[in-house]
Parts: sequence; structure tokens; C-alpha cells
Amino acid sequence: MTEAVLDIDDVAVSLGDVRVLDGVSAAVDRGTFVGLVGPNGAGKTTLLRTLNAALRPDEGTVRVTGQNVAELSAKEVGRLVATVPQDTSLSFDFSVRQTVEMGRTPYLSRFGGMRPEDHELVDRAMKQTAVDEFADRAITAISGGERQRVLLARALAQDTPLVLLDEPTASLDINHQVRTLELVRELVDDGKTVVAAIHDLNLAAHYCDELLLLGEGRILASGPPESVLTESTLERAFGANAVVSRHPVTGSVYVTALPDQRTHGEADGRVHVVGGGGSAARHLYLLSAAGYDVSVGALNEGDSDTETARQLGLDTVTVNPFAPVDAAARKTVTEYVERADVTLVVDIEIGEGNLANLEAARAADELVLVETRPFAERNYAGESAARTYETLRSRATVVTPDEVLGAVTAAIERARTPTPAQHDY
Ligand SMILES: Nc1ncnc2c1ncn2[C@@H]1O[C@H](COP(=O)(O)OP(=O)(O)OP(=O)(O)O)[C@@H](O)[C@H]1O
Repeated sequence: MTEAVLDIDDVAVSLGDVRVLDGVSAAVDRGTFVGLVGPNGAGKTTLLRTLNAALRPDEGTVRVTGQNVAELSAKEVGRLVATVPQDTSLSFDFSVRQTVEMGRTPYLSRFGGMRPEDHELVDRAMKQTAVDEFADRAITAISGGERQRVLLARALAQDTPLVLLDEPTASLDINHQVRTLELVRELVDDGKTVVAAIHDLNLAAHYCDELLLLGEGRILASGPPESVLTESTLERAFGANAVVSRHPVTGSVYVTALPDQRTHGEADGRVHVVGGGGSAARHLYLLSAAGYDVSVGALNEGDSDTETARQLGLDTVTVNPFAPVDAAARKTVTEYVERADVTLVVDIEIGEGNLANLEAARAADELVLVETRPFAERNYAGESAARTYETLRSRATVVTPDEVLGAVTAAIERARTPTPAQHDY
């Protein structure tokens, strides 16, 4: 069994009269990257400050490699835990190199200077974070983002089993955000243990092994990103209306925050959506948030798109879990398609089970097809499914996921503009 590098046991912290953390427990194994996520004021910084013994818990214990940090001297804690704080403003006028060298303080005797191995660790940390280019510049004469990297270098020079990062990417440009998290990832893969407060849920999901979701001082969920970042936990923790899907390029869990459903858009028209397996969720949200009257189906009961549709109160045609779309369901879907101004088909797998959905979609006057990969790369039920799909595709507007709202709006306008034949002469 791997021993936990960090063991948080039933920690409670009060600041003034406010209980900021309550009953917080977690264990983090060596070589794990944990993302601490949660809304503003949830207690992330307070927890990090308890882990490095800057705050003493009112109740409970924090152990790092088995040692209760509240019982250690500052120097002893400094050999176990390194911290990159959120506020990187430093008022003293040290050079970048001198600042990184401060990471070695817990190891130096009062009268001795830096030893060769100390210099080596400092040089390596500066190289890893690419701050060696401005090693001799004053810390007050570099940008906020550069300063954040210098403090990361200082933490690496400290050479501790546990590293805490409070918003490590907050003031970094997109390139340095990724570079910093890639570097943290490498350090973790080499055996370091990192706990980082990260606001950007998608960066956290992509880089962290586990997430700890804090809300009002308690742990609301913990575990692998996909188990923590669900639509219902996000609603509970952030009060946010969000869609959770997979990032099309990286495959990581991907959160899209949406405008509040209560602020409904003004769009007018009916859209029927054929999807399934989570492919339609985002479009269901966006179309109904825009104000369209949305129906969806046929979907299997228990499918995540079915859950989303229920949450949004949409007209939904369902069939039993894993059951094919039967004749009755197909008839209802056809009615919805005929009633809609536009039918949107999201790139679903077309097995025997839902071929009937595609056939029903043939009744549409206006069709929009979302494609993220070629039909040939999807699962489909033989030649007949391929032909049905090709026929639909030949008369559809084919779009990427980001183009759906625009394409649907244009199609509805088309559907509502009378053709010359319909004019009264
Ligand atoms: N010195 C203090 N006295 C009283 N309350 C405090 C004190 N410091 C922080 N708090 C409160 O404790 C709560 C948690 O603060 P904390 O900074 O840990 O949250 P956070 O999750 O890091 O927030 P953010 O995402 O905004 O950085 C907040 O409600 C904050 O107002």
C-alpha cells in the first residue's frame, strides 16, 4: 500500500467568528496531482494555509509524510511543504536568483552559506521554470506572471515532498498556463505530490489526477475529475448552469457554463433534436436558452441526454434502456419532426437501435447536421444506415458544434420565409 504523503483528518478552522472549514478529510498519495476547486470563498486558500501550518486547525490534524505539521517548527515544515501563494506581490528588492535561493533556507545552518548542492537545486529550478533568462533582474522589475514562475522556482528549490499552489496560473498567459501545468504534471510523474487551487475547471480536469471540490468549507465531492465535475455537483457547488461533455481534441472532461435558464432568450421557433449518449446536451441547453421550443428523441431512458432534457423540461420521446426505437416511438418522432421548423441531427452512432430516428428525420423540411468526425468512423448498421444518412446529409446544412445556433436560426428564417409558390398573386 502506498502511504499517503498528505493526510487531512476532520479539520475545522475558524477565522474570527466564521467557521471557514468544517469536517474536511482527505488523503493524497505520493505522485498525485490534486486540484482544489470550488466557488469564491469556499475555503480553498484557508485549506492550503492549514496544510502548510500557517493556520492551526481548531479541530483535526494535518499530517505530511506522517508528521503532524502543527507540532513542527517552521524550518521542519519548510522541508516538507513548499507553497506558491496567490498573492505574488513582493516588496523587497531581491534579485530573481536570490528569491529562488530563499527556497534553500530550511536546509541551511545559521552560519553556513549555500553549499554546492544548494546551488545545483536553485539552478535546476530556475531552468525548469524558464526564469534563468532574467536571473539577475530585481523581483520588482518583472511582470506578475514572471513573478509567479519565480515563486514556483523557489518552491521547487525547496525540494519538498508536498508542493501547494494557490492559483498557479491566475496571472499567466495561455502559453505559460499550459507550460506551468505541464511542468507540474512532470514533477508529479516524477514522484512529487501537488495540491493546487485552480479556478479553471477545464485546466483542472485536464491536468489533475483527482479533484477536491470545496463548498462552504466542506468537501462536496472528491475523486477523478469525471466523477467530480457532473452537472448536478456544479449546480450545487457553483449554482451554475453548466454542460459537461468531453473536449473534442483532448478527450478530457469539459465544462461549459451557460447563461441562467431564467434569462430566456427571445428566439421563436421549434427545433427537434436527434442525438444521444451526451452528444446533444450542449445543443439542448443552448437552443432552449436562446428561447427555442425544443423537443428531442427518441432517446433511451437513463441516457445522459435524457437527463439533460428532463432538467430543461423539454418534450422528450424515450424508449426503454438499450431497446431499439420501436414503431410507436418512430411515429411520435416523425410527428415532432413534422411540427418542428428545423430538425437537428447530432453525430450519433447509428446502430440498428436508432436507425429509425434517422428515417423519421427524413420528414424534415429543414435539416442541420452536426459532424465532428466522418460518418465512416462511427458505428453504423450497415449499408442501409449509410444510405439513409447520405440522403439526409445531401439536403442538410452540415456544421461544427459551434455553428449550430447560427445554422438553426438561419434555417428557421428560411422555413418561415414564404417561397414564391406560396405568394398570393
Ligand atoms: N481573516 C478572516 N476573518 C474572517 N473571515 C475570513 C478571513 N479570511 C477569509 N475569511 C473568509 O473565509 C472564507 C474562505 O476564504 P478563502 O480565501 O479560503 O476562500 P477561497 O476558496 O480561497 O476563495 P477564492 O476562490 O475567492 O480565492 C471566505 O468567506 C472569507 O471571507
